[in-house]
Amino acid sequence: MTATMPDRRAGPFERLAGWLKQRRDRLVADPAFQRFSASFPLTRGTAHRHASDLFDLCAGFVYSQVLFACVRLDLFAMLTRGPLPLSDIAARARLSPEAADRLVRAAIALGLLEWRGDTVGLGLKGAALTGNPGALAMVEHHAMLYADLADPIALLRGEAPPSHLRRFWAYGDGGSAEAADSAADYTALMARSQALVADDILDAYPVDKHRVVLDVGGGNGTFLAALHRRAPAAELHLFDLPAVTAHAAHNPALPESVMIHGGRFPDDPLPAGMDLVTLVRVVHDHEDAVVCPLLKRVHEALVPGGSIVIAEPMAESAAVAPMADAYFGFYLLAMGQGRARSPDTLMAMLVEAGFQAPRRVATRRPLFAGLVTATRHS
Ligand SMILES: C[S@@+](CC[C@H](N)C(=O)[O-])C[C@H]1O[C@@H](n2cnc3c(N)ncnc32)[C@H](O)[C@@H]1O
Repeated sequence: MTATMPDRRAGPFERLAGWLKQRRDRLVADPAFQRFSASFPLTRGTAHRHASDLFDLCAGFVYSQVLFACVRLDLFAMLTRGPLPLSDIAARARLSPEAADRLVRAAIALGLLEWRGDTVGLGLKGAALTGNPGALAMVEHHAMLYADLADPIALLRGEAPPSHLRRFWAYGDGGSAEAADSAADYTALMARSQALVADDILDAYPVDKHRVVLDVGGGNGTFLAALHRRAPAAELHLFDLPAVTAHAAHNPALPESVMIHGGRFPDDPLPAGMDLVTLVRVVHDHEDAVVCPLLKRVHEALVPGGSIVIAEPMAESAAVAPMADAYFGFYLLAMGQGRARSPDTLMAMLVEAGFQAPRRVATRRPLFAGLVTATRHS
């Protein structure tokens, strides 16, 4: 089930489309055509949009660093109560007036801040971020990812030194000296960013019909706590690595009755007798060699008629492709394992593991989590 390049002969229509695309590519690369299309009234709009998209691709790293600087200097929190003069922002951020002016202008250009007369306030994007501590935590976390991506070729060739993300995820390998710290940091980050996904998943897949629920890779139990609010009578189980379950045991948002199981999938069996097993942002972190036996473990843990829910960003829809294929593709490369899969691939894996009636369920923001479910034969 690993990703391979298709090895088949193209039909006549595909050959024609391929030939046309070759012609198109040559035309688009021609500087004379570029000049013409940028001034001809019927093509001008499209040409400018493409040029601007291309510039955004070149400048993306700079934009990310502007955002990172705003978050690290607490600019959004600073402006939550109202706009401030530039001089106040400079003093509070401990920047020279010139540096504050440069940062603020960059953030305004990116829609993060805006001028309010001669003061500076939150822009639409900045305002949205202030209500989203998970997204702010992810922005800070990305400092590691950017450092790891400094030489993407070495990373692709497997020649890069051990990555920051790999060390952050050190507890996944078990036993290292860094393991306890990395488990605490990683689990806290996941808990904060869980706010981005829990309600979307629970609105898409009603859980109130389920009575015994297991969340595999459940971290500190933030998702289970949200599920408990929707299905207060359900018996709850959480399974994660022992370094992580320690954090779930102290999560005040979880009911005391929650049963916590420390173990490592796919080697360790999951607790049995479940009528729902959820895997939230778990499967994409692992290779098929882990996921296939894990799904079999989930199948064993379910009672007949029980359901599995896989929720995570999924590959292959055009709207989500930049997130799944570009962002997660490289994030997981830096982390050292895993890949975003399409709903079709996940459903095929579920069938292979013995599940029936696999189906996709639409979620509010597939960018953060798509959803696939299936049942054990009743
Ligand atoms: C990306 S986090 C997601 C956590 C949580 N489900 C959420 O969405 O916030 C992946 C979780 O899977 C757990 N995990 C990874 N590999 C595991 C393994 N082999 N056995 C058990 N848990 C594992 C990690 O400890 C972590 O809590």
